[in-house]
Amino acid sequence: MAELTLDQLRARIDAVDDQLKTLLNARAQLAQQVAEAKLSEGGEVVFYRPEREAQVLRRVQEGNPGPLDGETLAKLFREIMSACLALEERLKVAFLGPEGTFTQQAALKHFGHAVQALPFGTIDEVFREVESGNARYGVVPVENSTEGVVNHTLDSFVTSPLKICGEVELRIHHHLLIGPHTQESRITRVYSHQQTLAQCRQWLDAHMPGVERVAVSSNAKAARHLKDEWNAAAIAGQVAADMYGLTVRHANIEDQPDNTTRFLIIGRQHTPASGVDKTSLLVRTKNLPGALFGVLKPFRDAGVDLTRVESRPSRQGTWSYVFFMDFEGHQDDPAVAQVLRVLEQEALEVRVLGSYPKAVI
Ligand SMILES: O=C(O)C(=O)C[C@]1(C(=O)O)C=C[C@@H](O)C=C1
Repeated sequence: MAELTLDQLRARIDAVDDQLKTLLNARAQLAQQVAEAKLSEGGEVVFYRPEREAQVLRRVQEGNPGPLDGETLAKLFREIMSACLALEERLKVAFLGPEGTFTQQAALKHFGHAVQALPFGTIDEVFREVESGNARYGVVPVENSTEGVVNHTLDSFVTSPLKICGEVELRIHHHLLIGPHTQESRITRVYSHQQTLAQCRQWLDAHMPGVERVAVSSNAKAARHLKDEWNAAAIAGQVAADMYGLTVRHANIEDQPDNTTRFLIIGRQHTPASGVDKTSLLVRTKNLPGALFGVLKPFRDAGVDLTRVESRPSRQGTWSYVFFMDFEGHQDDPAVAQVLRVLEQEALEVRVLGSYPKAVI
C-alpha cells in the first residue's frame, strides 16, 4: 500500500478525534446516569468511588496493545474519569498547601485536574476541613523513603474519626532555585522545608558548605521568599519553580535518586474492596512485656503481609504506645478479618483507619 501523505494522515487523525469525541461524551453521559442511580438509592450519596476508579485504571493497563504504555494510558484515563466525576459532583479536596507543594501535585495525581483543590496551612487544618464537611477529601503526606514518617499525620489519626480511602506515591525531585536577580556566588542562605534540607544534606555539604540553611514551613513558602531576597536560594520542586517564576540552577539535588513520598487520602467513607488493597490499623497495646509480639503474631499466623509498623506515644498515660500498622489486603478479606478478631482480644484498642486500593499510577 502506498504511504499516506501528511495531509491524508492528518485527515485520519481528525476522523479518530471525531470518534474519540463521540465516545468521551457517551462515557460522560453514562457517568451522569450513574449519578442519578446513586441519587435514587437515597441516604448520604457518595459519588467518588476509589475502588471503582482503581479497577478502571488497572483494566485500561491490562492487555494494552500499545504503542502507548500502560502508565500513560492510565494517566489519560485518570483525567477522563476526573472530568466525568465532576459532572456528578465537583469535589472539594483540601491539601497541605500552599499552592505549589508536592502535596498539591499528589492531590492532582490522585483525583485528576477537574476537582477543586484547596490549600491549607497545616495538617490539622486539612483534617478539620474534612471532618467539618467543608471539603469532601483531604490529602496529607505520611512517609518519605529517605526521612521516614510524618509524625504529625499519624498523630492526627489518634483523635480524628476520619478514614483513609486512598494512597498516592510521588517521586520527589528537588531543585536549587534562584530568582532572576540572583548570582549564585552571592548566595548566603538557602530556604526549604526541614525534611527537604535533610533529603539534600550531602549535596548541600558538598556544594554550598558555608551557606546558612533556613527551615521554613513548606518548600513553596521557601520559593516565595525569593521574591524579596536576592542573596538567597530555595530548594523546591518544579511546580513551585513554575509558580513563582524561578530558575532551576541545579536540578535533582536529592541525595537518594529514588526519593519517594507517600500521601494519604482522608475522607468519611468506607471503601469496599477493589481486588488489590491495603489496610492501615491503629493498635493501642497494654503496657506489658511482649505486647508488640502479641500484635505481630496474628499476622504471621494468618499469612498476612505487614508492610509497615510505626510506634508513637499514645498521649494517654506515660509509656503506653500506639502502633500504626499497614498490611496487604482488605478488612473484608477472611484472613484479615481473622487477624482483627485475634487483635481485638490482645490489644486495648484496634481501629481500622481504612482499607483502600493500592496506588495504581
Ligand atoms: O462508577 C461510578 O460509580 C462512577 O461514578 C463513574 C466513574 C467513572 O468515570 O468511571 C466516576 C467517578 C467514580 O469515582 C468512579 C467511576
